[in-house]
Amino acid sequence: MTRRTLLLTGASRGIGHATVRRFNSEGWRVITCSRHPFPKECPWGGGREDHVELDLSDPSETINAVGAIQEKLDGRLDALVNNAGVSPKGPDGERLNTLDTDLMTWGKVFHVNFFASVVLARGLRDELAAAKGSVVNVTSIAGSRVHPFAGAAYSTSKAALAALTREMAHDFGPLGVRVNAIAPGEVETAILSPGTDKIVAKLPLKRLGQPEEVAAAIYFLCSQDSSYISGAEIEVNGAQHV
Ligand SMILES: NC(=O)c1ccc[n+]([C@@H]2O[C@H](COP(=O)([O-])OP(=O)(O)OC[C@H]3O[C@@H](n4cnc5c(N)ncnc54)[C@H](O)[C@@H]3O)[C@@H](O)[C@H]2O)c1
Repeated sequence: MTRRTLLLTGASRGIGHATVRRFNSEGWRVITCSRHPFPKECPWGGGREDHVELDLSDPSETINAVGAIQEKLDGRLDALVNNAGVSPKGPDGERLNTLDTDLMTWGKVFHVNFFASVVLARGLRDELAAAKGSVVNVTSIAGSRVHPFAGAAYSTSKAALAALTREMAHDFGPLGVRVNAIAPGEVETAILSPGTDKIVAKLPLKRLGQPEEVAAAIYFLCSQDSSYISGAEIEVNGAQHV
């Protein structure tokens, strides 16, 4: 059987890092896309040839990277996980509302959180179709409610990504490609704002989520166990519904 291949953005830490390790342990080849150079000692045992250094906040760089990614594939891609994300904060880690976020920041957030997913999925459509693969977009619960820390640019970019997921599921469906989203709640990674721990008391499960718990849901959506799920956004949120 051909070894399955995943392309993952934002692999250096947090949910992305846990996702690399999960797919790797299931025997997948993982190609990582990250702002950072390939690490001297790769924690998941990958090779330099399976890494693309790419700043997703630069739209031209992202568009140009598609060719380099295609060269690493054997004409097929089993899964694309658009995980990279940025969440701008004020100087004390506070949420930035619509007016406090400068226009350059609005652009950067939308390039990383939204536009990069469009570029990669469109650019790699033929390879995804050849494998009847899956796309998973990592959204956020902040895309569907006002969140105390997330802020306007982040939340609207994630809402746009959720809408893109539905649209893309419709358009890619005839190719046999499924497209879904995972919306994490409060997960213990660097993206969390200082003070998020105060939310924990209000969470029904009384704890933050772990990156591995999100990676498990991403893996499910890329596996045959979810073969009739497409266009869905699944929250991994510890029952946080407000
Ligand atoms: N942790 C949470 O509570 C939470 C909640 C909801 C959604 N999310 C989403 O989960 C995803 C992963 O976030 P995380 O929690 O692991 O946070 P994180 O900050 O640890 O990881 C974000 C990743 O995105 C990468 N990235 C950021 N800007 C980039 C750029 N310009 N070019 C390339 N890569 C870039 C980073 O290098 C990093 O690997 C993000 O999309 C985030 O919005 C996280």
